[in-house]
Amino acid sequence: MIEISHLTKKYGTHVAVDDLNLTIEPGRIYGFLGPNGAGKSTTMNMITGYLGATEGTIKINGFDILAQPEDAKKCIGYLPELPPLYMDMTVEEYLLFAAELKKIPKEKRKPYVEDAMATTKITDMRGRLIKNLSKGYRQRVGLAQAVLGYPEVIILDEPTVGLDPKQIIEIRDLIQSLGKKHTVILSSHILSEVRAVCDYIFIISHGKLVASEETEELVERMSGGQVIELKLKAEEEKIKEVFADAEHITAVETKELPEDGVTEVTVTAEKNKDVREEIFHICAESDMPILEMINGGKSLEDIFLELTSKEEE
Ligand SMILES: Nc1ncnc2c1ncn2[C@@H]1O[C@H](COP(=O)(O)OP(=O)(O)OP(=O)(O)O)[C@@H](O)[C@H]1O
Repeated sequence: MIEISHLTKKYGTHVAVDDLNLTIEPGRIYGFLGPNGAGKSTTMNMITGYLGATEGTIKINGFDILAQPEDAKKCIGYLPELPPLYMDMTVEEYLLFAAELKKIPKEKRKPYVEDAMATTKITDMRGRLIKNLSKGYRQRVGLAQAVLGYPEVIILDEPTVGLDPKQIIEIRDLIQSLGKKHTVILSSHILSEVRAVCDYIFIISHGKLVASEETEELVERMSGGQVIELKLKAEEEKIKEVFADAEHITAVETKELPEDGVTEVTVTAEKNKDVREEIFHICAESDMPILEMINGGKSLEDIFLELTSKEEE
């Protein structure tokens, strides 16, 4: 468990992290989401003890990261945005070296490294020089280093940056499997990534926490009702009249198109209602042919922009 309270980091007069309060429970995958410069890396670097806080405290399993750094750091495996890999070492040499740095007792280093390689599926690459690995495999070596020694919490800073789509999928799958045994904290500016991988989302903007919620709840809460875009062969007046009595529809906007007799319609439904069939029946009964129907609810991108742009206003 990680408890962060009143965490603040100032670089000169610039406040990069501003009075952050949050709790991370064991056994879940957390996403730390925010645009570039929001303060994600700074926060991760403070949680892992690489950077001191200006104010506030971080406790990892009850150990204060600054007062009891050895005990606190033992609970954490960290993959920084740019993992410090030694290009002229083989995968196995590097991991054995990392085990030494982590002060894993000598007799345990080999079995631990074997396990870390198996977990991250790089056992076949053990003898390969790191400089000869693809970016995806290098990232796995970084992950192997993070999981080495079975830390309870794994912290990953932008783990898929610079990877190709296939490698991204592989690393995400790997992260999800890590989530079965570890608490995972992942930073990203990619919404779809956080949504696909994380159980819980923190959104950070200008160093402040602007949302802290279960992934699905956040999407649900912010997305409002279903929004459907239609093109109907009917007059604006008639459409408004017909939809006025519809049961689960909360708003209807219309716009006449230059195409003869065609109107563009945006229908908003009540929360948790799928009104596509209802729309079909209404239009059929009133002889309004549907030329197009697009289910275009608010995307996670829209939610994110809403939350992170507030500050700037
Ligand atoms: N060493 C530093 N000295 C001065 N300012 C810094 C320093 N490191 C970061 N900053 C500033 O603090 C803010 C937060 O940076 P941080 O790197 O934590 O953001 P981030 O959310 O991780 O973004 P990115 O994804 O671009 O790394 C930014 O405005 C950045 O310019």
